[in-house]
Amino acid sequence: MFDKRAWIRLPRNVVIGHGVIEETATALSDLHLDGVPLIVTSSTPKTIAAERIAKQLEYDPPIELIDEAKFASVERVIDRAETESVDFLLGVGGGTVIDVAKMAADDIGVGFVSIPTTASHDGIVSGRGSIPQGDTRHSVAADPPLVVIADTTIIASAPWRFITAGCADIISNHTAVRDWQLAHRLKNVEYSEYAGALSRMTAEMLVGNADSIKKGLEESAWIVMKALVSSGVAMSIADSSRPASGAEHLISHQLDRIAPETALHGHQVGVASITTEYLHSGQDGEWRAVRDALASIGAPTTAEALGHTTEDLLEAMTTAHEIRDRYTILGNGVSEAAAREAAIATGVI
Ligand SMILES: NC(=O)C1=CN([C@@H]2O[C@H](COP(=O)(O)OP(=O)(O)OC[C@H]3O[C@@H](n4cnc5c(N)ncnc54)[C@H](OP(=O)(O)O)[C@@H]3O)[C@@H](O)[C@H]2O)C=CC1
Ligand SMILES: O=C(CO)COP(=O)(O)O
Ligand SMILES: [Zn+2]
Repeated sequence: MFDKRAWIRLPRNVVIGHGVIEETATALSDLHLDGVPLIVTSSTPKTIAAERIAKQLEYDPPIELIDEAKFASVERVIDRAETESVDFLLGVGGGTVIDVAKMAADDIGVGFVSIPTTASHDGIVSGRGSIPQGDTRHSVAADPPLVVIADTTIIASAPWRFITAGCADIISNHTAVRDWQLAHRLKNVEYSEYAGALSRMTAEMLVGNADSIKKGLEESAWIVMKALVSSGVAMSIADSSRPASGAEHLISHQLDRIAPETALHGHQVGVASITTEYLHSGQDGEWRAVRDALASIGAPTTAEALGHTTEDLLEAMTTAHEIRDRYTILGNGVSEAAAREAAIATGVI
């Protein structure tokens, strides 16, 4: 009997471009998002974007500042939204702000609008939230944004490292898909050809456009933002973060626990991806292509450039498999000797 089914949740409108933040009110009314929103943001995006958005709205919206990706932050946003009886939520900022606002909106059952102020991660469009808790890291399903408004003027003016982090998050899709295929073969994990192909194509197109990704060039923000949207769509098609998150993400999540706030998410997954590609395909495999792609856009390719010690990286590599029930090339754990060999052979340490 044929009993397959899929429920793909995607944003209704994606608005990307020069100065589009000034069209926020129009984008909201286009989707009949009326009433009072709660703006969830952090300190820098509040000044550069949230206050400009508030001025366009009919009512003076409440603003909630958050600084950490924690379930407690999600609870705080839910409480504020309920106290203020708001009608929908706007997440204005980096990945943490967007994840927290997305999860809170899903919990309350109101619409969510994603307004990224950096191009540093592919959670901008995805139907997932990523939150650490104790020794684990949850990838939580949450309704994706109804609208995404990405102003390339703001994104291009942010520190350059955010753009290279977004590129590295996309380049790491290469190993994420490899891990997903491995899990499909060895553990019968469901694999989507469409989501896998879209995710890989997104990474390849970004690398193909590396020459146009240059500091000070607004077009860089345009190229990277389109790739982040495409990667988020792949996650929505898969109804999982699998197309964009494999062993390299597990290692990055462990680094966040071992040495918090040392490096950006995208940079960590990029460096980890060099080592996991080596674990997949060995000395003659494609790890050089991953490293060179990262280097071509100016993303870090070594633990030192991330600010992590050799010990921390090796600890993350050898314990990353414990963080989540997600089968990858790390299997039930790589030995310290194997992790060291992969990191030395690839020049990561
Ligand atoms: N749900 C998903 O599918 C995905 C989720 N993620 C998650 O996203 C998070 C990483 O996001 P990331 O954006 O890298 O980092 P964060 O959101 O943790 O940090 C972003 C920082 O950027 C600053 N900032 C934001 N906009 C600007 C700007 N325009 N100019 C200057 N500074 C700015 C903020 O500063 P300030 O504090 O001053 O406001 C903030 O501290 C991780 O938790 C990761 O797991 C990543 C990928 C996918
Ligand atoms: O960062 C992500 C995709 O780039 C989301 O992945 P996680 O599910 O591992 O949090
Ligand atoms: Zn990521």
